[in-house]
Amino acid sequence: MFDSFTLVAATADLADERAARGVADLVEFRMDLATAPAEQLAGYDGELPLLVTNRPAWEGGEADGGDAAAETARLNTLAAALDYEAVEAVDIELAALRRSDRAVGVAETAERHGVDVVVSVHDFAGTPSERAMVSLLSAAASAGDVGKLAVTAADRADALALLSATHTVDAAGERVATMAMGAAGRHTRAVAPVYGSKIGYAPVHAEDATAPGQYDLETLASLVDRLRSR
Ligand SMILES: O=C1C[C@@](O)(C(=O)O)C[C@@H](O)[C@@H]1O
Repeated sequence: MFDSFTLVAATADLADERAARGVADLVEFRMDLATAPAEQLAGYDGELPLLVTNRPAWEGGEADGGDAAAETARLNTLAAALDYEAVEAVDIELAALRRSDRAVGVAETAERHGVDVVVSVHDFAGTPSERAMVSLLSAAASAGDVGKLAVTAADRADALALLSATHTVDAAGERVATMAMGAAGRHTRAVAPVYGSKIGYAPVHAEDATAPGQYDLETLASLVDRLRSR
């Protein structure tokens, strides 16, 4: 997976899979935003494979990861999801891998199960320097199967720096996924795949966005298709 561009329908409700089918390649299940995530996973009978994410509050999500015990519980919930056949990828934050043995353990379990690991970095405050982004993306990519970087762009220069960092790390042979959140970065969701980004995230319905600036799924699918077929 992720050798070529993968369109991901991001959702807290696995019932969205039906609407995503035929458009998305994969469903990202945001366990941290979901009601009864374990029950939803157990009852999942959709056709699209799943990428599971249990984002902690310290990285912009809603799962409690506030102290060591809460962080271990969050990672255990994520690890339990790996037992489901439908789960083909898992998102683990680079910062979690750096600070917790349990996170490294989840990545190792994923590898044993043949589940791809997306190692993610999010900056909800701004866009780091291009150099810093290259270094973060390279570190994330070498810690898993794909390195993902989502930043917040304030202006065109930020968006351009993200695209340039994407190009640099992709050209070095690493698998990357990038996007700039917010209005100034919105177009990067359509354009970054041209520069090597391997994953695009979009909600089935615009009102269910899981991050600022996302296009709805149909829109992102059509923008990416049209740009990449040139
Ligand atoms: O990390 C990402 C990327 C994302 O934050 C975005 O900006 O599209 C959306 C999240 O659901 C996903 O886990």
